[in-house]
Amino acid sequence: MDRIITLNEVAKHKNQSSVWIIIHDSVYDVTSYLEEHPGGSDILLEVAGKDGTQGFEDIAHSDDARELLKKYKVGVIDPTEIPTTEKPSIIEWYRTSLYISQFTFIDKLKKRPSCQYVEDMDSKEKSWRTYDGSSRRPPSRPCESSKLKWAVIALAGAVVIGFAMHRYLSK
Ligand code: HEM
Repeated sequence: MDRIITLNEVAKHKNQSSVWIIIHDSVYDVTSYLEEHPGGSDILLEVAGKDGTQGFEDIAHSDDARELLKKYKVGVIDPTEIPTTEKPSIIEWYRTSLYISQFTFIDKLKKRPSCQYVEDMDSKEKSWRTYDGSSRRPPSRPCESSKLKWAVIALAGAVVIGFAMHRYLSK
């Protein structure tokens, strides 16, 4: 059975003499792997004693790297300490994005600074907790994409007008 490890205990292993890293709720002792890591030891030391999942996933480690991980596993994070709010799935993320983009239109009507609604929204809906207790927000693409939305609407309008004029002139 997996050994249950608290966040406090992980936090103690944060320097070269002992490096533990959390990846997807499991704890890895990578002290002996520091010098072998193809990405260098510094990057591992940066997340020593903490959650390194984001960094690990950001570079899309190979299946071999994931297999190698197993060798260094020392336990799992105490389930009572795992953040309860999960990172939104891509579908939830888009649903939230669509929801937000409706409000950029309302912002314009109300002459509020664009994306104000994003700030107003309940943070629970668009953020998720991380191990360090901070919360992260989905990128603010919905707001930036509102320009794209207007460009698409303008283009569609131009096509409709062009089509109508073409029909009218060819009568
Ligand atoms: C803790 C266990 C880890 C293991 C066993 C591991 C293993 C590996 C392996 C085998 C590679 C070679 C490329 C591949 O096969 O994917 C690699 C590259 C790399 N890793 Fe890790 N890694 C670990 C954690 C991390 C973490 C936590 C980070 C970032 C915070 C990281 C950042 C990188 C980077 C930047 C590269 C270089 C990618 C490149 O040059 O293209 N690794 N790692």
